[in-house]
Amino acid sequence: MTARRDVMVIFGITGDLARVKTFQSLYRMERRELLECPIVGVAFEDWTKDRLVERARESISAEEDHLDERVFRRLVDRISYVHGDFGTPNTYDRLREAMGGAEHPLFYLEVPPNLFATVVKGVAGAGLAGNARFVIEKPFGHDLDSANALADELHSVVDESQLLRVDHYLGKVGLEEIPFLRFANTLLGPAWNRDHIDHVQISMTEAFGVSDRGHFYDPVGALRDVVVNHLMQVVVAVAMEAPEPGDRSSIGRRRTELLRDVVPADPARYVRGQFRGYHDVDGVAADSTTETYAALELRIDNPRWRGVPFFIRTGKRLHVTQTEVRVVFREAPSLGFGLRGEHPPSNELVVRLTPTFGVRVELTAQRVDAADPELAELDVGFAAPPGEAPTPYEVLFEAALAGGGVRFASQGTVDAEWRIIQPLLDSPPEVHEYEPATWGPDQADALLADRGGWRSPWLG
Ligand SMILES: NC(=O)C1=CN([C@@H]2O[C@H](COP(=O)(O)OP(=O)(O)OC[C@H]3O[C@@H](n4cnc5c(N)ncnc54)[C@H](OP(=O)(O)O)[C@@H]3O)[C@@H](O)[C@H]2O)C=CC1
Ligand SMILES: O=C1O[C@H](COP(=O)(O)O)[C@@H](O)[C@H](O)[C@H]1O
Repeated sequence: MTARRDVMVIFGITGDLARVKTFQSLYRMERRELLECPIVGVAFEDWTKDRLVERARESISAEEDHLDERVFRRLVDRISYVHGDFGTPNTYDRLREAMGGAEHPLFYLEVPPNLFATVVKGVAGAGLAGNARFVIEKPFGHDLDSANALADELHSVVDESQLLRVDHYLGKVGLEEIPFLRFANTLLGPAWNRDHIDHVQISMTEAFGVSDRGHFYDPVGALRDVVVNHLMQVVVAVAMEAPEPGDRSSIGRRRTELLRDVVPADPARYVRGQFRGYHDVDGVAADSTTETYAALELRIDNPRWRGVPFFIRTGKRLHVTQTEVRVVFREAPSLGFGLRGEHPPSNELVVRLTPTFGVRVELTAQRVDAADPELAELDVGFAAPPGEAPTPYEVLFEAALAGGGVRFASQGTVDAEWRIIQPLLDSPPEVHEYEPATWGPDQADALLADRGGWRSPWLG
């Protein structure tokens, strides 16, 4: 049994991720009375506690309609601040003091990736790593080799079981519900394979662009930003085998096993796009060929999925902000009902992950007074924004404070994800310009030309 964490140390508490996500999620956890331990922030700037509290207030107020002062006070009362350079040993001496006698610390690294190893080594050098867990944020390398090099460096100081890698899609309400839906409903389970499913479409479209993130985004691009991590986890949720009865920890193994069955992606089945105007974004190189749009086909070589293509597309400055999985079933055989539409359209099952979680089943129905079969849509909405569903970071913090578990990506998963994508990094096709507020470059339509094209998303 893993011990609950008795202090949360946030390296990089003055940074952008803390501003946009961390304070809000901690506040919401405090409101739900899920926080029990002290929180220590560490960063370079010599901030006073008041300055940090002011930052927390601004960050939370930017996201929450109403800031409950009693909840906010409870939260800031548990926060202390240590300033210092991560490369300097006495920063960790001051940190040890601030941690009191905590024995099971959680160290959350909201720091530039080139400082992951510095911080982990600094913590270990101060003798604080023994019972610790370390949460690290993506990117986990920028390709297969660098991901392995990072893992080797971290493993030289701490054990893999101490590392909790954040892929916030693993904390998203909706993702874990996909395998649950499949395996808990005997209506679906028997049909969830190559005999019944024609193909799968995964679309993560974003209407917004890169705004003030040009410096971060330009060396990264869509493939590394969201495909190799978040959208791979969506593929896993659709395609993994069932966990072992009574063993939740087997979910992690099932994920890795599935990813190992995915065939390395084929650059000939990969389309890259860049929205018109991308070069004007601050921080983007004038001659950048970074993709802001990626569409690709994946194949899974196992008995359940052989022959079933998985199509993925994602992009910035597209028509709408929406993430969905669409499972397209095989066509029914010709019917003898004497109808005009002898070939009814395929059934489709849609799971929407963003902006809200919902499930739609598209069936074909026939009204006695109509000449053609019609589409019947069965919709189940699970949450309306803003709703009380936890944010992904609340889910992940709660899991990390409880000691870890299947909400985090293992090195095996990360390694398998890069192996799948590496051929696309090695041989990137040319990048096609597309107009903002469209569905991306026309060239992506060719991927699905013989499967009825990309479906329009289910807009809630
Ligand atoms: N920003 C985002 O939306 C997202 C970020 N991430 C990931 O989260 C991590 C953090 O990103 P982000 O918050 O944007 O980064 P920022 O550059 O905004 O913040 C970095 C933080 O690290 C501190 N820091 C940097 N170098 C040192 C040092 N040598 N000594 C002490 N403190 C130092 C900074 O302190 P100070 O300000 O005091 O100098 C600051 O608090 C990255 O891995 C990123 O990829 C993941 C998803 C989204
Ligand atoms: O990690 C990232 O994810 C967001 C999308 O997350 P979502 O939960 O809103 O679907 C993406 O916009 C960003 O570029 C990327 O870095």
